Amino acid sequence: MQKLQINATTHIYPIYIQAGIRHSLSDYIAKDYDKILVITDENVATLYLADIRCSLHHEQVYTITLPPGEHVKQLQTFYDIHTKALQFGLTRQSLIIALGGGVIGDLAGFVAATYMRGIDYIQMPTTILAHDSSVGGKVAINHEYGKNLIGQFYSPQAVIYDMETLQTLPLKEVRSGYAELLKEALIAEPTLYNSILSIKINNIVVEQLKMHVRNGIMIKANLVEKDEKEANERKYLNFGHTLGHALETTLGYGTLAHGEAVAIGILFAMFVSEKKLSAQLPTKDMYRWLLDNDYPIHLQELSSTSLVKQMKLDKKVVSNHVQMVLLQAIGEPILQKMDEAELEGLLEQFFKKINNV
Ligand SMILES: NC(=O)c1ccc[n+]([C@@H]2O[C@H](COP(=O)([O-])OP(=O)(O)OC[C@H]3O[C@@H](n4cnc5c(N)ncnc54)[C@H](O)[C@@H]3O)[C@@H](O)[C@H]2O)c1
Ligand SMILES: O=C(O)C(=O)C[C@@H](O)[C@H](O)[C@H](O)COP(=O)(O)O
Ligand SMILES: [Zn+2]
Repeated sequence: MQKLQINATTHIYPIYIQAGIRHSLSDYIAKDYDKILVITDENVATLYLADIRCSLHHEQVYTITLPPGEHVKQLQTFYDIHTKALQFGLTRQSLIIALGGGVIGDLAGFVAATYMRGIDYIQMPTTILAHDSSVGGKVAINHEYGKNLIGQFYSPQAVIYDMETLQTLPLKEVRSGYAELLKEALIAEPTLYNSILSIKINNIVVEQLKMHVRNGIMIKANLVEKDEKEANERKYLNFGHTLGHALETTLGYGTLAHGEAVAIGILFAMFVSEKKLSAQLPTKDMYRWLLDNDYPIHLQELSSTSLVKQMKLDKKVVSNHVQMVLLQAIGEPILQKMDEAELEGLLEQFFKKINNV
């Protein structure tokens, strides 16, 4: 069993990482709750909901199972969950368990943050990507104007990560999760970056996966503890997201997996870092690795003007200027205000370059 701890401003919470921990859940729920509501999606429910129900030694367990996919992270579903929670009779002494990937974690966490002005919740991540989303307390739903525009900082009571569940992930989701690991590696840890670049997504050894995920969580935990509300260093965790989020919204939620969009965003941020900061970065190697591992990096033609317009709804925008996270070197991120016309030009050059290499 690995146990990490996050010092949030409201409370300290544990992260338990253990294969098979889903079979002994009750041992890790610290308080006596009157009711428990498990929120999950259909794919995860088919695979793991029975295990969870079995290991929750509690008389009043309710479940809500949603269709899988980014499109459920929206206002109507949020409202419907509140309605069901009221009908189940959840109180301020109740607990929500978010069982699933980042979509379920963000949505169920935001319900917990707002139900009766806030009740306890536990994150039970089941994707690689959710090593990132389950830690740090960012909970949100999307607006048609942009990603995660309605949300809160609201920390869970615990993160319970059963890495055994990662074995059933489809390759697309392994890829998506590894994009966030690459992000963490690039902003903080060259050795993690090199280790990730040495693997093939379709052939990852379990011990390597564990090591990558644990390192990713530690990088995230460190930044979140320093700057929970994202006034300074936490912004570095948004590396690759300026373009990534704009692509997700422009193409329609769910067209690209979050990590797939972030992977393209990372490549763009590296390209801009080279152009603007004259940084010496392994952008070609990254590009090659993404291609070799079947990341969908060649997109239909998109208007740079519309993408920049979309980027202006990014939460890092200051005084109407898009702010990007760039790299001076691996492990040395900085924030950079961008001029709009320059950004458009860079996007055009970038798309030309990746489509012609
Ligand atoms: N809050 C944060 O800090 C934060 C950080 C990163 C990403 N996010 C958000 O997370 C979301 C993406 O999360 P995600 O990539 O986990 O997507 P997801 O929750 O949609 O899960 C991806 C897919 O994998 C399936 N799945 C989940 N666990 C499985 C398992 N063990 N075996 C088989 N299939 C499984 C799901 O049903 C779904 O189809 C985005 O909305 C993104 O904005 C939030
Ligand atoms: O935890 C953070 O901070 C992050 O930026 C992590 C990102 O991977 C994640 O996608 C996050 O939800 C993006 O945040 P947003 O504030 O730009 O919506
Ligand atoms: Zn992300």
